[in-house]
Amino acid sequence: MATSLLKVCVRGFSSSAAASAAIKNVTVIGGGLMGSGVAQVAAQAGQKVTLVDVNEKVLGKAKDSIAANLGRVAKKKFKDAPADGEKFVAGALANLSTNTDACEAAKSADLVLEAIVEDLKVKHKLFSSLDAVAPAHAIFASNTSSLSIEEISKAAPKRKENFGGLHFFNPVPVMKLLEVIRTPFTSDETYNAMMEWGKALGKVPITCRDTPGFVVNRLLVPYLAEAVRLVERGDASARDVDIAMKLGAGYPMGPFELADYVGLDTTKFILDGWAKKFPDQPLFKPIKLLNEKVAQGKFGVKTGEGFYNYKK
Ligand SMILES: CCCCCCCC(=O)CC(=O)SCCNC(=O)CCNC(=O)[C@H](O)C(C)(C)COP(=O)(O)OP(=O)(O)OC[C@H]1O[C@@H](n2cnc3c(N)ncnc32)[C@H](O)[C@@H]1OP(=O)(O)O
Ligand SMILES: NC(=O)C1=CN([C@@H]2O[C@H](COP(=O)(O)OP(=O)(O)OC[C@H]3O[C@@H](n4cnc5c(N)ncnc54)[C@H](O)[C@@H]3O)[C@@H](O)[C@H]2O)C=CC1
Repeated sequence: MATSLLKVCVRGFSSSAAASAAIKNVTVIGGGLMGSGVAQVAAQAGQKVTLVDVNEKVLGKAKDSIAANLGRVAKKKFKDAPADGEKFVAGALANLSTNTDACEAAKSADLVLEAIVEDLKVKHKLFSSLDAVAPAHAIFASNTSSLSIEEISKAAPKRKENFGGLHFFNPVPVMKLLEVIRTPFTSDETYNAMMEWGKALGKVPITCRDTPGFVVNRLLVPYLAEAVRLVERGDASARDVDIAMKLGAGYPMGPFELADYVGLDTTKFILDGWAKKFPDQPLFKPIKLLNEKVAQGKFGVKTGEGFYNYKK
């Protein structure tokens, strides 16, 4: 799958020049749940965005969902001026283009944000090919949920200083938080540019060291894992756990609804990675019920079934 993207990229650069302070051209790689959301908020903030995916069908789906979500935003933002709302949607869509060739798209980027599958090897392949072709000033960032930014950045040795983490939350158009992660090598200029970019998109950026799960997922993933174990033990049903956490703890979604929403495949990738890295941590041990769902292709909302059934 990744091979088409890794067509040999020609055109190199010689030094790791300083990161640009003003980010105007953004290449978002991965047109799934997260990449399409980030592309939307960047385009609606007036940036030129190229959304990349290896799969043409995914890009078509992403364009449709972005157009629908922009319509939702416009309806609220321009309640009393529908013509302005239409202009807003048209303007944002005009800022957006798509491509299946990441190298081509990265050539004019100030920022390349990666939101592909949560797999270090796949991310490495991508970044090593992009390192050779993106402009010297371009910042590279990963939206990883659980991997080390420094580990990912090793595939792009030419821009150690221009590499950081930009971790968005799902659904991107709604969730206000942006976790901004710097490695020991990320320059102040890159860090400041990432913080400013987040604010320009209407997000509230916070900073965290490059530690597993940063802030939110370090707390959320063990919570989810414990919820699944609770159901596996037969202590309560998934539905009752969800009701309990919504009505008893004030969460907008219960852990099973949330796991289906973010994707059981992504959740498994995270837990497997941490189980390997921290073999003595019981919280990250494999969970049979989750693994079974993933083995059956039940990834949650995106496949129509996970812990719940979404097929009409
Ligand atoms: C599990 C552990 C494993 C972690 C794995 C990795 C994950 C990560 O790395 C990091 C993550 O993202 S963790 C997940 C974070 N997200 C959450 O916790 C979402 C929780 N759910 C919610 O906030 C609401 O149910 C939600 C906002 C989703 C929906 O709210 P409601 O149920 O009230 O439904 P609506 O009334 O339809 O929506 C509320 C307002 O939001 C607007 N909206 C919803 N979806 C949208 C979308 N996709 N695009 C644009 N707008 C959207 C909707 O229009 C509505 O707006 P108002 O009319 O103004 O209220
Ligand atoms: N699902 C969630 O709620 C959140 C996920 N994340 C992180 O964001 C990243 C993406 O997650 P999702 O959007 O949920 O995944 P997804 O499965 O919805 O989308 C990933 C997309 O990447 C594409 N892709 C895979 N390899 C590629 C390559 N080499 N080049 C170009 N495109 C490629 C796939 O075709 C797919 O469309 C992961 O690192 C995940 O951990 C971060 C925050 C929340």
